[in-house]
Amino acid sequence: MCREVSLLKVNELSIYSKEMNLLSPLSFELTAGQLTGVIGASGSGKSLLAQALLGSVPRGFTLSGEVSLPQGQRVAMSAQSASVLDPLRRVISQLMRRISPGADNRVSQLQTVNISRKIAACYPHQLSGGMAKKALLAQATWQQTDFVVADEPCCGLDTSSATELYEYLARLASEERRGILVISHNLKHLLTVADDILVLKEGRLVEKTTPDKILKGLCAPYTYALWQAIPGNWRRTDAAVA
Ligand SMILES: Nc1ncnc2c1ncn2[C@@H]1O[C@H](COP(=O)(O)OP(=O)(O)OP(=O)(O)O)[C@@H](O)[C@H]1O
Repeated sequence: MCREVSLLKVNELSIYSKEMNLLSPLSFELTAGQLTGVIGASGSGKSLLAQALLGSVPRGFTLSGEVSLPQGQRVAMSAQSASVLDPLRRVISQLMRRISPGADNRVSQLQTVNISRKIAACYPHQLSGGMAKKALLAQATWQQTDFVVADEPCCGLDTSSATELYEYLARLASEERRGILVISHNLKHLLTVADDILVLKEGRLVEKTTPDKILKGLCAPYTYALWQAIPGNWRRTDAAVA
């Protein structure tokens, strides 16, 4: 894998049909070595954006715009649903195919995302939601691509496992110089690990901002509203207690 700083450039990417626009033209760059979060309400287009980065769109829709990568670089995807796993093979055999044959750190790879022997020995239908998320993330990150797109990798995980996985993704960015795009509903977690945050609303890119700007309130009103919706940021108002 190339360790130089490289960019994944997204230019005017959109998804549409004659009847509707699912994703309005949006442009941004992902930098290798950085973790970029994507937030937005349900239905704002986060998963569509992830799929579009890999060139896929729902049947009946058209993809336009450009996603460009430096020569030879690739993107791997950690899907939202475990349905992408082969139902007839144990998790361990699906994961081992992702590790380069010469790698001597297979056991430590298992440990990095806390894939227990129990998870490894399961067939996909035997996994809980959280266990499946760990398997999906491992399958994507072990491909050693320069960019990884993770669609809600921590949904269904308990807080400490989620924290562990976010920290693992941040390390992949900072230590292995990979570009990581994480879709999440958990702005609180993203604020602790992300370098940049893309904010989507109704298929449009509201802004590309940073945790620091959000925490200082120097962001779009919609982004600020998402921040305010974090339970710890709720305020009692006179109206509420009257
Ligand atoms: N195959 C499809 N045909 C028509 N509309 C679709 C299709 N897939 C997604 N959409 C619509 O596109 C919009 C964005 O969907 P998407 O799955 O990207 O949302 P999301 O932000 O990932 O939501 P969530 O957080 O709930 O996963 C939604 O309004 C959804 O109904």
